[in-house]
Amino acid sequence: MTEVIKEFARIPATAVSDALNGLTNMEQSIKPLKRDTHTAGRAYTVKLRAADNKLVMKGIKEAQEGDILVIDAKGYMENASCGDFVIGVAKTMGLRGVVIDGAVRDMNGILDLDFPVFCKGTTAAASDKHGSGETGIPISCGSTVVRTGDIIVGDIDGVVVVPQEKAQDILDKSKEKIIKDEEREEKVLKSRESALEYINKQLS
Ligand SMILES: O=C([O-])CC(=O)C(=O)O
Repeated sequence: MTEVIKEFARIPATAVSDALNGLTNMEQSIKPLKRDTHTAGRAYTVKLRAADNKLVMKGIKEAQEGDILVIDAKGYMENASCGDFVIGVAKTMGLRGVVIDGAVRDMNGILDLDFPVFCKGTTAAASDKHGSGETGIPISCGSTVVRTGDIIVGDIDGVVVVPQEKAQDILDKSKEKIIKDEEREEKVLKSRESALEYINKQLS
């Protein structure tokens, strides 16, 4: 894991989103299965045809350790792109998360794995294993472009994509945003008077 990715793993998705002016958030319906999830990693992409998830295994194989697998399942919700076995394979191979524009199944088994999974929901039905799709190519996930090598930051608030060529710049801006927010809290939230002063200033 690069230093930049290590640092992103400590930064809230909201601060990263603010640094990107909210332009590269995935749709809010892509959410972590566990509330305390927070992950960051290099994206490795997979594009599936609806109800066919064979290529997920190819993506897991091709991804590097520490990558986050990002799956474009076109928002298809009737058949799962991953269940607890596939997610278990991703975890065993050393990935740092799976993001799916679609559904998972075996919810309890996935929760037991304690591994970062972001998706739109759950279904009971598995997918076929024909093998349509591609890996490592630019995809759309949650209405946002993701290229292999972009940085994914995800937590309870959702998933943000950091274009790879802007990584350092966005990291610096995210940190500045966190400091600004902390300074504002310290200044405004200390008393009723300071909160009122802030409100009045905003309203003037
Ligand atoms: O095998 C699949 O395609 C989905 C599944 O049930 C699992 O991963 O456990």
